[in-house]
Amino acid sequence: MTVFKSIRHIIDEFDSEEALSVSLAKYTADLSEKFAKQKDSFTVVMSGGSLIKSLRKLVEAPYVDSIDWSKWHVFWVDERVVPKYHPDSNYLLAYDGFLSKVPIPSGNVYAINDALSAEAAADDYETCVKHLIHNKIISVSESSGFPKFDLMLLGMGPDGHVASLFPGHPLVQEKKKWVAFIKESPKPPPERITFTFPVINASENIALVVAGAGKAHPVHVALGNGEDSDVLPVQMVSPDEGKLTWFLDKDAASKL
Ligand SMILES: O=C(O)[C@H](O)[C@@H](O)[C@H](O)[C@H](O)COP(=O)(O)O
Repeated sequence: MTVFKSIRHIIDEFDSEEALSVSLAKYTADLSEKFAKQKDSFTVVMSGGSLIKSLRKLVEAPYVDSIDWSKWHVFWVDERVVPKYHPDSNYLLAYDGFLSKVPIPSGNVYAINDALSAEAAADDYETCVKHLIHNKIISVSESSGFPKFDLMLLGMGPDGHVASLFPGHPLVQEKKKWVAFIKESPKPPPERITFTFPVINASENIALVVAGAGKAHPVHVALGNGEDSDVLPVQMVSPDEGKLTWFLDKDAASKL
C-alpha cells in the first residue's frame, strides 16, 4: 500500500518481499513500455545484492513475454573490480538471475572492462556513458549536464549505503565525477567503481528497493523521525527532477 505520496516521492509498503517483487515488476514493465514508445530505448541501471532477486517476476509471465527487451540498455550503479565471472561480480549476479533469462541484445549490456585497474575501469565506464550520450541512447539532464538514466534500481545496505557510496566516505560528496572508484569498501570486496550522487540524482526514475528487518534502522532514519547525527547516503538519494519510489516490505518498515 502507498503510505506516502507526493508528485515526485512515493513510499510503498508491502506485506512481504513477494508482494514487493510483484509490484516492482509492474512498475518496471510500465516504465519499459513508456520509454520504448517515447524514445525507442530504455536505460536501466542495476545494483547488486538482493535487488536482482527482487526483479524475479520480470523473467516470468506475463512480463517475460510482454516487455520489448530489444529496447533495454543495462548498466550497473556500482560494480566490484573483479573478473566478470568471479563470484563477487555484480555482472555475474545479474547474468545468472536475470540477463540469461531475457533476450536483451548482448551489445546493450554494459559491463565494466574487467581487465582494468579500479582507476582505469572508472574512467573507461565514464567514457562508455559519454559515448552512449553522443549516440543518443542515454539522455542528458538539461539542468545539470549529468547523464539522465530512465530507471535507477537501487538497493540499500544495513548501514544506509547505496551503490558503493558508504557512510562517512568522501565519495559521498563527489560532485564532478560521473564514475568514481573506491579501494577500501567496508563491504567486501574492497575495490569497486560507482556512479556518484549527481548521476544517481539526475535519473528520471529511482526505485529504492529495501526488504528485511536488517534495514529497518536506516529506513527509520531516512523516512521516520530518526535522529541520527550524520546524514546517511540513502538520505542523499533525491532526484533533481525525476521521481523517487521506495519499495519497502513490512520488516524494513517496521521502525516507521
Ligand atoms: O555492489 C553492491 O554491493 C551493491 O550494489 C550494494 O550497493 C547493494 O545494493 C547494497 O549493499 C544492498 O545489498 P543487499 O540488498 O544485498 O543487502
